[in-house]
Amino acid sequence: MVDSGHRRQRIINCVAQLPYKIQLGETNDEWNIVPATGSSSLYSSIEYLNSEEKSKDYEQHVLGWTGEIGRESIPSRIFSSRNRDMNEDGEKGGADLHTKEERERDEDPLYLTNGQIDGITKDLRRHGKTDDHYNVDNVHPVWLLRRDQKRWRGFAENVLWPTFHYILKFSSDSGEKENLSWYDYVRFNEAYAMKIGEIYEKGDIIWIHDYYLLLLPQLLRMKFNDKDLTIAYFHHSPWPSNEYFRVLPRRKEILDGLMGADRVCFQNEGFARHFVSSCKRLLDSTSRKSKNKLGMEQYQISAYGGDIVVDSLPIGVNRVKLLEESFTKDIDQKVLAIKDAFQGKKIIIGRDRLDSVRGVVQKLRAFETFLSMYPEWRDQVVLIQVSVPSMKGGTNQIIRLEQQVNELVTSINMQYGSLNFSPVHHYYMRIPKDAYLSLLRAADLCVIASVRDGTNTTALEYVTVKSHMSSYNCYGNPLILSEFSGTSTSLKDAMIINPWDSVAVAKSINKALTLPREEKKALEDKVWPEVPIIQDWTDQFLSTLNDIVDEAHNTTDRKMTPALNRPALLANYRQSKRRLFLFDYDGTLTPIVQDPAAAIPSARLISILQKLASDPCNQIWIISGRDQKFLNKWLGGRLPQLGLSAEHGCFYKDVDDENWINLTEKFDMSWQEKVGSTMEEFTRRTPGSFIERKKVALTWHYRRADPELGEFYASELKKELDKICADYDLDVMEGKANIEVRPKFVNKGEIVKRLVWHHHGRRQDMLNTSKEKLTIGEMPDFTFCLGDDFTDEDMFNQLNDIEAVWRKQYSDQVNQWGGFGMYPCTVGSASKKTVAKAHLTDPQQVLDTLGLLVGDVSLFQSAGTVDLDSRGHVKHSDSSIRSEQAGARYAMKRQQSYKN
Ligand SMILES: O=P(O)(O)OC[C@H]1O[C@H](O[C@H]2O[C@H](CO)[C@@H](O)[C@H](O)[C@H]2O)[C@H](O)[C@@H](O)[C@@H]1O
Ligand SMILES: [Mg+2]
Repeated sequence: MVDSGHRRQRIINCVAQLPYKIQLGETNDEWNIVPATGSSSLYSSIEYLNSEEKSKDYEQHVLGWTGEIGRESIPSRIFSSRNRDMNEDGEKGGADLHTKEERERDEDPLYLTNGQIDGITKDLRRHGKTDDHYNVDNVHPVWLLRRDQKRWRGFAENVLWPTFHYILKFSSDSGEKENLSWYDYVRFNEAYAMKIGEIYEKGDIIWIHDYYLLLLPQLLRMKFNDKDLTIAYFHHSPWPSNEYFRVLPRRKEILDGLMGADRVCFQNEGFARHFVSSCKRLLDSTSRKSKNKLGMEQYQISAYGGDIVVDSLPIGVNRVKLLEESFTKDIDQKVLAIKDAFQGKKIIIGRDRLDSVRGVVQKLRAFETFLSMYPEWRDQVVLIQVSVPSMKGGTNQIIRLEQQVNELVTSINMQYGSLNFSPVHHYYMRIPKDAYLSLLRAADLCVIASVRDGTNTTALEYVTVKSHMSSYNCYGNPLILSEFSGTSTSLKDAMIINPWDSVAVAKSINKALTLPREEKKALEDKVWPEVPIIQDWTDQFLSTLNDIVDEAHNTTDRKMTPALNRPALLANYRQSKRRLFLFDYDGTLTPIVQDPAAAIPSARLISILQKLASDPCNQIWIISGRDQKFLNKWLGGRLPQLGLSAEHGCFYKDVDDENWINLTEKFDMSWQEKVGSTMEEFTRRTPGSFIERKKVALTWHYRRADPELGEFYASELKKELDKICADYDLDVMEGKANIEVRPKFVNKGEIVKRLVWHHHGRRQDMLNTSKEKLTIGEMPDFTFCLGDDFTDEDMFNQLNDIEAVWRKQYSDQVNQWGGFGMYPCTVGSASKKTVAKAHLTDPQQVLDTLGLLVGDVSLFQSAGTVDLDSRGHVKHSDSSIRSEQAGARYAMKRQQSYKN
């Protein structure tokens, strides 16, 4: 199967749930594995990558949650391996369970031993090769064995899914439940990151699917310091307009999570556009539109100083397999039986999940209107509607919907039916695949009236089946498709309707049923080639991903800075005794704003700094480009425990001291006049720009000017200033929408050098340039340095240099994390140019991270790559150990009761 000498590209395909369901026996030593339902397109793509043809080039690993694990003794309609159902699109592992079964499963503590887990894993891999399963090798299950297994779906299904489908939900309990489900969501993503860590090899492509895993890209960047790591995310659901997306309480964390990807891809261009506008509004990113090598539109968005590609590629169906399965002798019989049952009548079909967005109510209303507007059709047409029970069954909303559907069906049948005939045949159940395929074939018309969906697989499958010549006059029968279905952008030549306009839908039904044969054929000829094919989708996705990565490799010397590993930081922090914090201010502790005077510290920042400073082991320094006045007013005046350095290292004020020391006292300041007048000249030319005059440094700001004009004059001014400054020993620095001038011999790096090479906790005397005699045990054992700008690179450089020296001098004294507790960390994206060793995306993440150190924020509030055990507890934590002990006791009891 594999070419010798040819290295296959490894792909780790991450799905929310493996294509299997696990049923445990009475003791946990037996189990049964059956195929999962739903996500048929995605699983077909995975199966394709596993095919002999593709596995010449790719080595695929499929990684996913096991889904809820049931028990065989619990009778269940859906757990029959022989009746492999074909679910409607998008349903994730649809758990159509009775309340009692659900209760029993929720209460099951699912204690599995390592041996049992290994056994099931082996069987999962073996099952991928049997006939009635998707053919997948290399399966890597993510185990999350806890009571109430539905918890792992909570946030994705109850918070994200409604928002992605334009449903506004208000939390019933001041958001507490939502917070808990968010922690589970973070853990779910963490569990994937950990599992990937076990199998990852350098150069792997990681392909992540759908909204259960929105945090995973960023977590992986945090975990792997690998510039060759490629991360692609495909979003299978709709992405709503920013007006809807921004109601999500965790909107920023979600976008941050996706910013770890190289590419984010959607089902259609509209969803991609919505995503880009969410990033613009919430992350302040910019975007550029271009075309990829296949001529398809894509966006390049820059957020936090790094780039990702956003594009769209509608998913498809496995045409060959579908036609093979649909045109068998057995199905011929079934089609005949349906035709016989409704002799002389036109058959309209529909198959939708019964939830609020699939439009079953809208369809029934339109059908009622149709029968009322066109009396000639009464008794001549039947609607066979299969409504698949939703996973959200039992909620008030679904119960109301069920009632509404029942009432409509009864009302239509009462008005237009007779003793012998009901115009609506409603089946509220999951039907087997052969029954579904027979319906597709027998239908004269299919109506899809969803009010919102990503891709509608039924629509694609219907058109595919109708494209096939066969008996029973079913070739090319039309499809009525809602304009609110994501699929309407692919199947442009279907009969597109607005499901809310029942009169118009009724007219379309009439038109569809009376279309002459030639017109039907003409329609079919147009719409059939519009159905995307899963093999092409998979190939195109991977080839365009390659182009994106190649371009990134060629155009820049691509270096991805890993996201800061917060759990490791926290552990190191807790173990250290002499901690030094070196913080830049603007863009690091506080977000960049239009007016420098408005960038004042938030109450949260002050409170966190206060808590940090109250620990006697901690020394905190703010090392900023700001002047003394500003720093005194907003920081020093409130927190005298802070050490301050102003104007990029020109001045400093020690911890618990009021006096500022001027390190530039002896420096000739005559340059200020020349530099000032040049800046004034440019201020006149650039409306909106202004000069910030500090004691030593001068800053020309252009953030409020027209962006293009500002950038143009900034580069002109830089050239002018470079000439002037050649006569003095000055630095001309390009900052964030500013140009700054200050003496060269002072910089933030010099301050950092003095602070680290110093007896921790003693008074500073930076005017004294002689080197202190120190041992490593007197200097900081934890140094956390944060900055967002070019000038902060001086600090990171110094720390890197010091660390290199220490590695030589004190090679035997590295800590358990393999270093000296130095954390130079930039604030910006992973692809930003920096010498820092890690990154945090923005000031909010900075505060979350500092909050973590002072105990204000839990690790699961903002994910951080934590190692979890198979039950979702933090590895080696008290709860993990307790749970292990309880598991052993439980296994013993269960075995004993089984023997008795
Ligand atoms: O070293 P820092 O603490 O990061 O200070 C750098 C400069 O920050 C300020 O300007 C920048 O932030 C402003 C407020 O967000 C923004 O309006 C401006 O465009 C940025 O350039 C400050 O005004 C400068 O003096 C600092 O040197
Ligand atoms: Mg800054």
